[in-house]
Amino acid sequence: MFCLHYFPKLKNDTFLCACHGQETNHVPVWCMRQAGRYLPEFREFRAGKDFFETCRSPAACCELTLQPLRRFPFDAAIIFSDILVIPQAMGMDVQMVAGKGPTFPEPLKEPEDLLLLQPKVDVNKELGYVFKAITLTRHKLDGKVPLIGFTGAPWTLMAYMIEGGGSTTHSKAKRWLYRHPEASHKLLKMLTDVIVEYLLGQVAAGAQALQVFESHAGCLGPVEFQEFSLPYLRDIARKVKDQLKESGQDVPMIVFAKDGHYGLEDLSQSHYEVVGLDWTIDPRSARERTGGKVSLQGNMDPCALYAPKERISEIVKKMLEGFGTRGYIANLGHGLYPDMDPENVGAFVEAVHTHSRHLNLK
Ligand SMILES: Cc1c2[nH]c(c1CCC(=O)O)Cc1[nH]c(c(CCC(=O)O)c1C)Cc1[nH]c(c(CCC(=O)O)c1C)Cc1[nH]c(c(CCC(=O)O)c1C)C2
Repeated sequence: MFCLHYFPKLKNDTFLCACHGQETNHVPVWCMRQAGRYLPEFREFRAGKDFFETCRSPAACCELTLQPLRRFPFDAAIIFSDILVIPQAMGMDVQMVAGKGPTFPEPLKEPEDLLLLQPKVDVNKELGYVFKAITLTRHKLDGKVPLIGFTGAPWTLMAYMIEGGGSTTHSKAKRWLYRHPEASHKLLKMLTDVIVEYLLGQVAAGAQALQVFESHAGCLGPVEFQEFSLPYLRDIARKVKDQLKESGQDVPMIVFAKDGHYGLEDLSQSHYEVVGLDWTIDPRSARERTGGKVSLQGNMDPCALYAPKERISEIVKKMLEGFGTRGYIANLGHGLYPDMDPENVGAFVEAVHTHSRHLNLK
């Protein structure tokens, strides 16, 4: 797949340089869920509109992606969309219920239900609206910062498709792993195939980096992770990279396995340039365990944004000292919450830029 678009020249490449472990003037920073409900302009724009309708409107996705960039000097943008557009593309109904979150009226119950899924998904037909949103946003960004595309990882999507929504135990989905391992692998493989095509489509549309969210790694133990998550995460990176290499493209990939510390060594050898970290890992030990093989992204506790600005600045300084300023992308250890103060998000971004510049001068 060749990129047929002529996009504006990139003016701030610190994020892409850090992905590749190259030196930068300052440490780049962005926040997971930076396009979200903590912004009054986001709430106003989304008011009264169905969530997935919004996802299907390229103009709306573009506007929501750009909103945080107008307020804060983030070093990357992430396209506004959701990981659950993939189950939809495979034929499942998913609704966003106010106060409850994503809901599948008819989740998968038994292995026979796999027959209800589309066996072969035409991503251009089913997810072309995401590609259009990416192309439009890349143009509208005007080269200010790179645009990140993303997907949910197979296990995380499988968990939603079986649970029918969010869950604390994921016991219905884990029941499949223990009771129906073959059917589980079949579903994970189906998801992997769609995800690879989906990510390649995002790159062809203009995405300059890709993040894979394994948000539900934490409910797996090391053994289940090795069998049901890691092989698919590796497959995705290898297949996407092989295809991109053929067309001479180099797009860094980030893997974020939330609460998956037990897999850190393996994740650092899974063909991803960057490993994302939640806040439960100490920066220095993450560096040691990944042995300088990858760049790292994260990992301030999102709740630290409830602290006064001076305290945020101290926490950021410590975090930067722990990770070092090279091969590092500052972020939170998970997404921003709706009740967070945009001013403190601004203080976080500023602290990263200021402290990292000072550390680089030392
Ligand atoms: C802003 C938003 C999104 N999704 C949801 C919301 C809130 C609902 C609203 O605005 O009405 C519902 C929405 N979508 C989802 C949830 C979580 C539900 C649950 O498990 O309880 C909610 C509330 C599912 C989802 N969706 C996503 C993940 C992976 C990241 C993570 O671990 O949080 C997951 C798990 C990815 C996602 N989702 C979104 C982005 C946009 C880009 C950005 O980060 O700014 C991204 C990257 C956008």
